[in-house]
Formats: sequence, C-alpha cells, structure tokens
Amino acid sequence: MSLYCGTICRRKSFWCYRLLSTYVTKARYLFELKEDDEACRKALQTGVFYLFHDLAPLLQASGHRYLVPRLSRAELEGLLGKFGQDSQRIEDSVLIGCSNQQEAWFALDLGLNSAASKHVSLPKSEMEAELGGSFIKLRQALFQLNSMDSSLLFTAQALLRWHDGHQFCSKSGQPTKKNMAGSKRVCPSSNIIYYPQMAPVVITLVTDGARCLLARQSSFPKGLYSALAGFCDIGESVEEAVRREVAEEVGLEVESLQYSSSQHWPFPNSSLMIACHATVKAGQTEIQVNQKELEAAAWFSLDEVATALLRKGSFLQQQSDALPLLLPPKLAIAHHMIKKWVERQTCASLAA
Ligand SMILES: NC(=O)c1ccc[n+]([C@@H]2O[C@H](COP(=O)([O-])OP(=O)(O)OC[C@H]3O[C@@H](n4cnc5c(N)ncnc54)[C@H](O)[C@@H]3O)[C@@H](O)[C@H]2O)c1
Ligand SMILES: [Mg+2]
Repeated sequence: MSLYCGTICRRKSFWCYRLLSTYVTKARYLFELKEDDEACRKALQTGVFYLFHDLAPLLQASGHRYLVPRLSRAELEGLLGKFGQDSQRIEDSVLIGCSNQQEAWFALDLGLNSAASKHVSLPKSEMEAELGGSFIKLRQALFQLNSMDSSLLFTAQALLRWHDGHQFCSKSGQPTKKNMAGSKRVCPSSNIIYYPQMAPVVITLVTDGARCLLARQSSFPKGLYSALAGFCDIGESVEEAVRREVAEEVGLEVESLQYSSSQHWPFPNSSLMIACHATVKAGQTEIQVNQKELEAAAWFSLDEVATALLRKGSFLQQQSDALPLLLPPKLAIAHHMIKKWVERQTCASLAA
C-alpha cells in the first residue's frame, strides 16, 4: 500500500506528486507527532493505549502465550473515571509507534510510584480485575510473547522508565516538562532539552577460524554461555570498544572485526547492542579470563555450538547438574550471532 504525500515536489518546470511507500509515510507521520504537540494531541484522541503499572505491561494469558491488550481512548477514559482520575492524565502517555493506517500507539503507566510523579499510583489488583488481565514484569513474560509484541513493549518500557527518571533538570534542579509525544523533556528554567538515551554496548563473537569463544558470568543461568559484551567507554569508537573489551575480558588481541547487526536491549536499562564478529590470530588463542568480569570463557567447536543451537527447551528450566552447553534465547542478538557463525562455517541456513 502507498499513499500520496501531502507535499508537492518541484521538478524542472512542472509539479508532481511523489508516491511514498507505507514505510516512509509512517516515518513522516511519527516525525510530525514528535515535533508538533497539537498534531500529537489530536492523535491522542484516536490512538490506542498500552497500559503499564510500575513498568510492568498489562498482559492477558491465552494458553501458553501472553496477548497484549490495547485500550481505545473511550475505554481508557472509562477506566480513569472509575478510579476517580481526570482524562487529562492521558497526556502522560508516550508515543511508541503507529499502524499502517496511521493509528497512533501510546504507552501509559498508571502505577509509577516515584516521589517525582504528580499523579497517584492506581491500585494494581483493582485495575487488573477491571481490565481482565495482569501487570506482569517483562523479564518474566519474555518467552511467552511474540517478537513484535516484545519489541514494542521493550520500547515502551524503556521510554516510560526514562521519563520517570528524568523529571528534574540536572543543572537547575527544576521540574522538566515532557513534550506531547514523549520524545524529549525540556527544562523551562535552563532551556536544556533532554532526549531519551541508550547506552552503546558492543557484543563480539570471537573466532580463531575453527572455533568460537563464548563466556559466562556467575549471574547467568547454569550452563549458559554467550558472546563477550561490554559497555562502550566515553570517547571510544565501536572498533576501539571491541578491541578493549576482548583484551579486558579474555586477554586476547583482535586481528580483524566486522559489524554484523544491532538490537535495542532493555535490561537492566536501555542499551543499544552493536554486534560484531571478530578474529584473533591462529597462534594467539590462549584465554586469560578476567575473574572480576567473567566466571569462565572457553573455545567451542562448530559441532558443540551447532548441537547446542538445536537443543530444545529453555535454559530457565535447566535443573540437572550435568550441564550441556546452553545458548542465549532467540530474542537475544547473541543467539543470532552464534547462529550466523554456524551458518557461515557450514555454508547452510538454519531454521529460524
Ligand atoms: N542481547 C544480548 O544478546 C546480550 C548478550 C549479552 C549481554 N547483554 C547485555 O549487555 C550489557 C553489557 O554487558 P556486560 O554486563 O558484560 O558489560 P561490561 O563487560 O561492560 O561490564 C559491566 C560493568 O561495566 C560498568 N559500566 C560501564 N558503563 C555502564 C553503563 N552505561 N551501564 C551499566 N554498567 C556500566 C559497570 O561497572 C558494570 O558492572 C548487559 O546489560 C547485558 O544485559 C545482552
Ligand atoms: Mg562484559
């Protein structure tokens, strides 16, 4: 589907309407809502709302899965009315996306209990009873959500958390004010504009040609190994961060590296995971684990990793003491990097 753009492009001596793709139309619409408070206020009238309570999204159990209910404006006003709240509270919502038909999607947290919040936290269990669902922590619900829902909820939670933690200007100490979409906060006193932030993290799958290097922290579930990850230091490029993290964590020098892909990761806060594949020199592969950062690190053969990728069942269910190698779940970028490495080695595509 495509729509005609409202703007006219001037081209030589005639005017023409340029046909815009659905994707471009959506991107331009969201841009407009972020920049124009009045346009966003209008979108709040016709949009749909994802509800949170203290950063836990409203979910509905359906067999072994969770569905993510959305409320219309009228339903949300009805709910707020039942809890003695003014519909003005809807303006606390943050914009998280829109449909192909330009129905704006918002997230609203009715349970945040910070000292900074100007609104009361609504009672969780009464709201759950009213809504026929439960507010469930995202970490707990992760494996029962489809990938589109989890990605949208990750974004919503990250944005809601950021607003909750940036209610005051760090220079003037005065309250900051959210724009209608929630894409920024402004301090009326110092005029400083605050934008939501993510911390850049490099995640690197190191190989010596035949094997790949995986590591674990003591906080990981038993048997789980992942690629090396680390926060970028201020002033570093991605390449510098990869080289430093590999040196710091396992005592190896990177020979070459290649960017692969990226992912927004909400735990524990908002990170931008930047995935790279790296090689080390064949003769320089002796690992020296930094025990302050990692519990263990080791080289794994193609066979071991390919077998672990095929292993069914979640690592959360891991109970036995005989620990097979377990890899990160499919929604983590580490899983995709490891899968890509196996595919490259075997020149074959694995099932998603
Ligand atoms: N999605 C995935 O596949 C995947 C896989 C592995 C790790 N991760 C994520 O990567 C992140 C970083 O990995 P790590 O823990 O090994 O990092 P790391 O090796 O940099 O070690 C963490 C330490 O770095 C310091 N640090 C520096 N800047 C920080 C910041 N902005 N926020 C928090 N701590 C900071 C802290 O002292 C912290 O204890 C983790 O949050 C983890 O959730 C995601
Ligand atoms: Mg690390």
